[in-house]
Amino acid sequence: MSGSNKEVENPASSEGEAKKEKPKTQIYLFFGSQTGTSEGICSALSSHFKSTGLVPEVVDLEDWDEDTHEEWSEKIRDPDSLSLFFMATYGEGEPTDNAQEFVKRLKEGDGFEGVNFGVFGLGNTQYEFYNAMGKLVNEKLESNGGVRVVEYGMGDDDKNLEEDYEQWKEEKLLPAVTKMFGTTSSSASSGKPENEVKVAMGSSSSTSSTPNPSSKYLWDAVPCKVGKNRELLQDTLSDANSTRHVEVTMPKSVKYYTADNAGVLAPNDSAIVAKMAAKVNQKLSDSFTLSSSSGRIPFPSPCTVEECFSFYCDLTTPPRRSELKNLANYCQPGLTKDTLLRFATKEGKEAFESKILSPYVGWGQLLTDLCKDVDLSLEDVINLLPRMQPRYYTISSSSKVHPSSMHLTVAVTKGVNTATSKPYAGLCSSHIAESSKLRVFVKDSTFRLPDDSKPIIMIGPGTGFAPMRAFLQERVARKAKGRNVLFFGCRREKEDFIYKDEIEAWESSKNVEVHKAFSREGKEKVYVQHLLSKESALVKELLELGASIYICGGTKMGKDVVDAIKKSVGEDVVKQLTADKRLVQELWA
Ligand SMILES: Cc1cc2nc3c(=O)[nH]c(=O)nc-3n(C[C@H](O)[C@H](O)[C@H](O)COP(=O)(O)O)c2cc1C
Repeated sequence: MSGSNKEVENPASSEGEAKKEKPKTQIYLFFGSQTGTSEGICSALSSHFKSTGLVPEVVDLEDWDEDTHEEWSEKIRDPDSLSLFFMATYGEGEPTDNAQEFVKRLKEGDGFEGVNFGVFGLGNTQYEFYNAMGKLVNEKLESNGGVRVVEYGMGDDDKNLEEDYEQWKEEKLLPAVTKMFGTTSSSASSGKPENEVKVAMGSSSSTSSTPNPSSKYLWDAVPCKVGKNRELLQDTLSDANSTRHVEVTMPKSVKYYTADNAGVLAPNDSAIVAKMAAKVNQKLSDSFTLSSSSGRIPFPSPCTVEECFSFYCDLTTPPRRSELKNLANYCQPGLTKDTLLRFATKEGKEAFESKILSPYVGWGQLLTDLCKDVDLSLEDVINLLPRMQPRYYTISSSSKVHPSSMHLTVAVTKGVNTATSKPYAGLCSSHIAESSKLRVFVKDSTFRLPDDSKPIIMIGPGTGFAPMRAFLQERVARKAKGRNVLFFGCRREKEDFIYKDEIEAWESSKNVEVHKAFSREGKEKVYVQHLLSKESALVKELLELGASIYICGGTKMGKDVVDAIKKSVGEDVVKQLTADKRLVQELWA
């Protein structure tokens, strides 16, 4: 396995000729990313370094595994190179999927002696294990003999991660890079960068390209038909809320485990897709083929311009400031270029927030409205735009009971943009609510049922009930002997008690014991954590019988629930339960 997502190829050691042609990598940019933020940071940073004459290489940590460990270790121990790690944290302080193997090798310890490194952690203070991965990688690289060349930095996605990153970049990273590599020339900064991914119009099928690991899901997502689709809220009028129960029929090739996650790709709005095609002077039906010097391509091809702008490029999310700087490299000198460059500076931050971020101006609108005068080819745009990110939903059905369909429980996001006073709807949740076809793929989850004899305690208020519904279906079908205890919560019994009929049927057939918290029915607000405190003796009793605890819902609820359990059974027990994977959480901020 060649093992790298190269932007610049390394010299082939046996070929003297190649050595002369290919510049040696000076800065490795490794990313551990789940939803693309650290990957986006690396690619913008790579463009920046290139523009100053340095030779960077962006590497997906997916490429660092048992087979490639030695190869990477040798590369990054080159004393003339610097390795930067951009690490996001997930789950209970765990690495992203693509960084699992790398973190395993790092914990084992060998192969990092003398590595010049810097780490930036990406996290969110709403989670208990804030930036655990960034901190771990930073500490382990040092304790394994690495040399910290750039001070550790981290960003908080609950506040302003981009600002944290920009500050770290300006104050810590760039001075350290200048110190290590000397003053770098900025001669290349005014020119258009060389595109890594190449586009050939037509449907040549002779390419031998393989997927970029970080966007492999774009190959995995398959079109599925939607069967039943019904409203779960009894009262949808009060504040225009809606929660849908959607049944997705899968082709035979798609399998899932009970309570896995479904990744859903929602297409961009067709009007903006058409505008983008016109912007790059292509017809929607034109097809093209991708290639790149590394052999890795960012999305399936051959494909049509329509597919590319509908499913593979994110046209909806606003760009980051650092990405605007990159876009400016594609502009001729003039007002647009100056504006983009100004947005990317400290002084232009407020203007960027009021003109781009607050009104939620996505990439599509930016390129077709605000950058009308900027001449961009299809190839330029594919290299500039971030990939479409999937949204994940915990599957709310059992694969034993429903082997050929997966059920989704989806709260439809709606609101009014305070900057523009215009209503908005979440791209993916409204797509799921309204479509007869969805592009879906399956992703492993941390929720796994224990032995049928063991009790389970499920805490799932609101749509957090999704995996619990899957568990209940499965346990009932398996006639599991272990007790099923559910803590469910919502506002009011007659308003948003989702799956009320199913829960009550399981309750009356003695398949589940339910503790319900209706937060807005009494004088005092009652939440699931209050019920858990009240039922402390029951929780202890079930834990003694070997129960597993599952928590799903918002981060605030998760924290309060874990605190309530800590109060009942003590911190050490909770620590042990977590280590044994008998206390598992899937939370969203
Ligand atoms: C399901 C989920 C779990 C998360 N868990 C944590 C966590 O335990 N600790 C933390 O600091 N941040 C956590 N985060 C926040 C992400 O690390 C943060 O948003 C980061 O910017 C994502 O980077 P990426 O887009 O490159 O994956 C979590 C985010 C999600 C969606």
